[in-house]
Amino acid sequence: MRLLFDQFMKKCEDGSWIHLPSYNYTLFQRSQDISAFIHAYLPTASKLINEEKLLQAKIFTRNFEDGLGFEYVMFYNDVEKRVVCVFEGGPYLQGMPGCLHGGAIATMIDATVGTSAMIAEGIVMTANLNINFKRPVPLCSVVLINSQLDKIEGRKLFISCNVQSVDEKTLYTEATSLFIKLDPEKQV
Ligand SMILES: CCCCC/C=C\C/C=C\C/C=C\C/C=C\CCCC(=O)SCCNC(=O)CCNC(=O)[C@H](O)C(C)(C)COP(=O)(O)OP(=O)(O)OC[C@H]1O[C@@H](n2cnc3c(N)ncnc32)[C@H](O)[C@@H]1OP(=O)(O)O
Repeated sequence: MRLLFDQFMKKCEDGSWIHLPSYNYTLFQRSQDISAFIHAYLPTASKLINEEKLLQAKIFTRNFEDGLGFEYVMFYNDVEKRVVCVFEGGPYLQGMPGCLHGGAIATMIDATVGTSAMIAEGIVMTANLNINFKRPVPLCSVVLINSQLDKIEGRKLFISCNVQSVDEKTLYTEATSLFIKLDPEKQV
């Protein structure tokens, strides 16, 4: 993980790659911003959200103690419209014995392609995520999640993604996704 981090940080030196900040809570640091966002973009959902509990909201992937859950760092290349995530799934993410849970893989794919969509178009949500699990991901191994923004049609963003071993010799997972840029005029 450290070796790959250093390799990507070196790539950032000429500005071709950017080390993306890690969000531990939400895109918005202040609770009143979260509430304003929900009332503006998700008025239907906002009626069912317990604002009290909202104060405890954290990004799902940042809820485990170090090393036990989702350990990851993301880098972005604007020319290639790519987000690469270096990810190690810790022992609390086990599915089948010794393997990473499919839901944990899906989560990190969603986070990686979601970040790519957000960088491109700001406030988006996942409309569709199609995942083909080709090989089991060994628990506690480091993998590379490569996402590619393929096209934007109006509010629709089409982003593909794969999950590979660090030596890029094993293709673990392939995915396609559709993100929609939220329209505050529409009641979702
Ligand atoms: C400001 C950011 C700056 C940069 C930030 C950088 C880094 C950020 C870092 C950290 C941030 C943290 C996390 C980011 C990572 C991950 C993000 C997670 C994202 C999620 O995990 S989010 C949860 C799961 N997600 C949902 O909970 C959505 C539920 N859903 C809905 O809320 C609605 O469904 C919605 C809003 C999606 C669309 O609703 P809508 O009313 O706006 O749009 P509408 O339905 O009209 O569809 C418009 C056109 O898309 C087509 N279309 C729609 N759905 C389709 C489908 N499934 N298949 C094929 N086509 C589809 C239609 O057919 C039409 O196509 P056409 O225009 O051609 O007719």
